[in-house]
Amino acid sequence: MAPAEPPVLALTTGEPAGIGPELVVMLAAQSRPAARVVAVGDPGLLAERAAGLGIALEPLELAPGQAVSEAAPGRLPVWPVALRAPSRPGQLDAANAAYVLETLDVAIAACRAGHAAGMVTAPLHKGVILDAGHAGFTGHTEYLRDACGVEEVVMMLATDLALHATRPGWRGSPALRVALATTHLPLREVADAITAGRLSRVLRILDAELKHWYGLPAPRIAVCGLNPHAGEGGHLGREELEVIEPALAALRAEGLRLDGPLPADTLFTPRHLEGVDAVLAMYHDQGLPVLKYAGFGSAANITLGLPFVRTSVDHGTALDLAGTGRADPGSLRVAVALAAEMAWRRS
Ligand SMILES: NC(=O)C1=CN([C@@H]2O[C@H](COP(=O)(O)OP(=O)(O)OC[C@H]3O[C@@H](n4cnc5c(N)ncnc54)[C@H](O)[C@@H]3O)[C@@H](O)[C@H]2O)C=CC1
Ligand SMILES: NCC(=O)COP(=O)(O)O
Repeated sequence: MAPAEPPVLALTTGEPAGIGPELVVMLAAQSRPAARVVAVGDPGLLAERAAGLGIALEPLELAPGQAVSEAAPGRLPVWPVALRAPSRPGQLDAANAAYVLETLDVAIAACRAGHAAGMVTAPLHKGVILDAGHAGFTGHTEYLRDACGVEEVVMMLATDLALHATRPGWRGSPALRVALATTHLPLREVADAITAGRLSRVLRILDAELKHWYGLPAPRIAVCGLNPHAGEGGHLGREELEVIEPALAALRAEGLRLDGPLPADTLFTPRHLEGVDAVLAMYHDQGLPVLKYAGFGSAANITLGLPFVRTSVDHGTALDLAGTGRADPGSLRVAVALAAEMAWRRS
């Protein structure tokens, strides 16, 4: 039987003034990913960023959904989207917010139509999209959830080689996987968003997707408390007693293996992480600083609960580095490799 063709991945190039476009050309020039990667963005912009870095790479424009064969060396297949205004590295322009959103729409449509097995996203700038009047936009994760019409998705970041870590014979350091109960919310709103319903939905998705992607028959998930010392028996906040513990008890009765709620500061220590397959943090800055300390530059962000594969980088637009060629493409490389492996498994 002929081997299956490598999966197609749509790679959105992100905020045009950020490091996304140059990371895409750096990656295309440096490595041969285990997937047929099609960049989604402005071909002229990509050619300009490649030239600026002295990289010989020519965009190869494809029609929307056009099948892509293995990219020839020096060619970057692109599903084109036109910039709305010229873009200079490091200088945000709200006129290009619609361009960034269109790149997402093209990638989503390709995934939904089966032209791509998944999408990988370079970073966008949430603030400039909101400044441009796209009220309610808070990030790819929520945009994809709404575009796909699913009630809940889960943001999980994992240090590199996370899928490989469970392969027989793997001797590497254990991967850290951190999922979030809430994503892009002002801190003031977090406590109200921690409801039994949300925790049940998030933990069921996390449990199911850890089983599916990582081959873990009964994943063990450690759940952080919300308050210092997990509420100190109710003296430092009552969410643990009134919301989190009852939600975890109900899920344990369904068979989920859950520890907690545990004080987040002690949970993230080696002894407490031993044997834990993933941590559920209650909010963005409870979990992600730990993950980034452990693996910034070689970690990826995975959206769990979508009908197709989506991974992303572990960093933002880094406007301070845009156009300099000093940005590290490591996380994008990991995100593409992970998406390719997930897409192979799904096929
Ligand atoms: N997946 C996405 O689309 C993400 C987008 N963002 C957005 O990015 C924007 C900027 O966010 P910041 O908090 O400033 O974070 P940032 O990640 O853009 O920058 C933080 C620091 O890390 C450095 N850095 C980031 N990526 C790097 C790379 N590849 N190589 C070397 N150094 C790198 C930057 O130079 C900066 O010093 C915000 O609008 C935020 O919403 C942030 C995270 C993820
Ligand atoms: N800090 C992670 C992050 O902001 C990723 O957001 P998203 O745009 O992938 O939803």
